[in-house]
Amino acid sequence: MRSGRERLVFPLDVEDLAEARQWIARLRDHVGVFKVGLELFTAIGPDAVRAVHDAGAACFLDLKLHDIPATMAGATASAVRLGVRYLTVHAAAGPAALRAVAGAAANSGTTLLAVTVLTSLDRGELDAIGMRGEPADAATRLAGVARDAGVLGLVCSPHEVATLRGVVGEGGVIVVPGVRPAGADAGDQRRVATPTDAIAAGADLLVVGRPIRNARDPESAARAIASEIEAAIR
Ligand SMILES: O=C(O)c1cc(=O)[nH]c(=O)n1[C@@H]1O[C@H](COP(=O)(O)O)[C@@H](O)[C@H]1O
Repeated sequence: MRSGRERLVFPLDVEDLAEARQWIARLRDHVGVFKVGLELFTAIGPDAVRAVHDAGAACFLDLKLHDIPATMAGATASAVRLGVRYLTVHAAAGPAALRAVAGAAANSGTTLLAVTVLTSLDRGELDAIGMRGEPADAATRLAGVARDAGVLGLVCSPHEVATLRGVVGEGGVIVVPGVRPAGADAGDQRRVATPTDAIAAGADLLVVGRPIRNARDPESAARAIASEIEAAIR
């Protein structure tokens, strides 16, 4: 069973390599996986992934691919060559694109994670883009599309974890952002829960950024969240 530290993902949502390296050095005792997302990858590219690997940590490349099948397959193959542990794609890219990425990552060390419904979207935002109904219904539909295409990793909010576990089963990996320790500012996140509740609902990995990055003592904040996860597993 994975420890609290191994289940905690810290997003390196910063703009340069020096700052990314500082965060990795500060937090690596409390965080098992570092996430390289759009901000850092757009600024410095694969050097960000190498910085994580140089520290002996696992890299989660969060590019949220959403394109035609051939382009998504090519980008996935490039990510596999970088040796990343996780790569995000949008489930809404559709069955053909998901089958293409599943093929491109087959027999590699890279686990694909299909993003279902972003944690920043509430019912009103979904209505505005023509997705009527509850976020959980859309997330369940998209998770089924991903599973049927051979992608068994998912990203969802804490509110849908228990339902989506039923879609991918115990063999699936469910990654949950939108996690806020009790009393923390939600910021632009809309569907949130505490680390304890997210783990109790069945999440495998939790992504926690600003509650750590903006804390007066980030190391203590990360340690406390890893401990909360550990306690919730038990
Ligand atoms: O794919 C993601 O990681 C992701 C999906 C999602 O639905 N919501 C979401 O917040 N994320 C990412 O998770 C991180 C959350 O950061 P904080 O809100 O600062 O904890 C950011 O890096 C987001 O890009």
